[in-house]
Amino acid sequence: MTVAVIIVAAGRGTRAGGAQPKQWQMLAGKPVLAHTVAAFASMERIVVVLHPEDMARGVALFGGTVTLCAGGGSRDASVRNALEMLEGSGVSKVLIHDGARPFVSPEVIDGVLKALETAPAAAPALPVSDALWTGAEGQVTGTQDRSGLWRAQTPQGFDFDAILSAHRAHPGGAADDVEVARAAGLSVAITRGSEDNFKITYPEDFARAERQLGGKMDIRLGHGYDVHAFEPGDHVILCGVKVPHSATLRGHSDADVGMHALTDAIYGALAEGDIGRHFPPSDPQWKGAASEIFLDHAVKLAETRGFRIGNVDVTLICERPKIGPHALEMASALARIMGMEPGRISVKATTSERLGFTGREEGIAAIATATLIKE
Ligand SMILES: Nc1ccn([C@@H]2O[C@H](COP(=O)(O)OP(=O)(O)OP(=O)(O)O)[C@@H](O)[C@H]2O)c(=O)n1
Ligand SMILES: C[C@](O)(CO)[C@H](O)COP(=O)(O)O
Repeated sequence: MTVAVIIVAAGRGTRAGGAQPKQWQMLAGKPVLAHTVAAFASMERIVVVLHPEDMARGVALFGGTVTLCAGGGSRDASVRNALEMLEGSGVSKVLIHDGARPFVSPEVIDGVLKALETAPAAAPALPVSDALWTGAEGQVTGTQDRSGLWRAQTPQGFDFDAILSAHRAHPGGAADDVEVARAAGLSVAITRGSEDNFKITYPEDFARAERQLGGKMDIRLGHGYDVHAFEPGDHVILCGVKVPHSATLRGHSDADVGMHALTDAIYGALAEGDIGRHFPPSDPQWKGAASEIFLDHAVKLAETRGFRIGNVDVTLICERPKIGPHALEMASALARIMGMEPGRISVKATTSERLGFTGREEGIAAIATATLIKE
């Protein structure tokens, strides 16, 4: 039999959040989707369904190793586009898999393929093992019999002609291809699923995915550097604290140079670029923004990737204002924003001995380091 696999990855990953759709977010140094496609490397014919805006990215990532197909506005529309593309190409069986399930194992894939030798359709699943309740307004309102209930996974496998006809006849809105197949009267065999074959759906699923891939301790060091120039004014904001001064710092946001350096240190440790990548200065919504927003985003991104922040160290470089009297308050402000113990946060300062632009009091510079730890 000639088998093709369709990997659907045209969704926008709204529940997972992040700067880009979940299938393009990085997992152990490469996009989620690259892991998923690699799991099917032994298969002759791989079709990857992408959002029309992502096609160039798909070409850059996969070159000619897979066939790319533009997706539709729903999962079933994306599957249908790929089935139509494959029609007439001699494919007799097809596996349909979520791009957001990067941990599918050879055992799960082989289980479906084996079942397809005798069944028109087969899909992996796991029996529901927790008790099931109904609930409303935070209260349990009843219990539900769980016997005979299964948690559906992918890849779901089908006779090609049967699933193409089933999709053509379906009105749309199906959760998966088993639902489409059953609506057309196909019987579907259940094969063995795997707990590891989970679908990345919510932000916390990235930490689980990293844990599943890694297993080893990962310690990262990042550093950040930032400069803001003075302009007329009466205060500066440094590490979240308003300090009276004879000038203010110029910037698109509140120009908190210390917090910017620290935020960049965290992004750096994650290999996630810098503040400008996540909060473009060309975007008017960040004009005058409190830099707390940037730091909070970097901290949450680290958490999402399974890291905790071990310690941070910020050095402000200026002749004036004097930082010493405010350093503890600054460390406390950072501790609050980052949800860390104050003892893991250092804020200190130095002058540049009246040398250079900081010595001439034209602006303030800051450097910061951060350690990130994943156990
Ligand atoms: N129009 C769509 C919608 C979904 N998918 C794909 O179907 C799989 C399972 O869908 P889901 O987890 O719901 O992904 P998203 O639709 O991206 O997520 P969300 O619902 O959170 O936006 C994903 O690999 C997704 O990319 C697709 O190819 N085309
Ligand atoms: C196809 C699927 O992953 C099987 O479990 C699931 O139906 C997708 O559902 P979602 O509502 O789009 O997350």
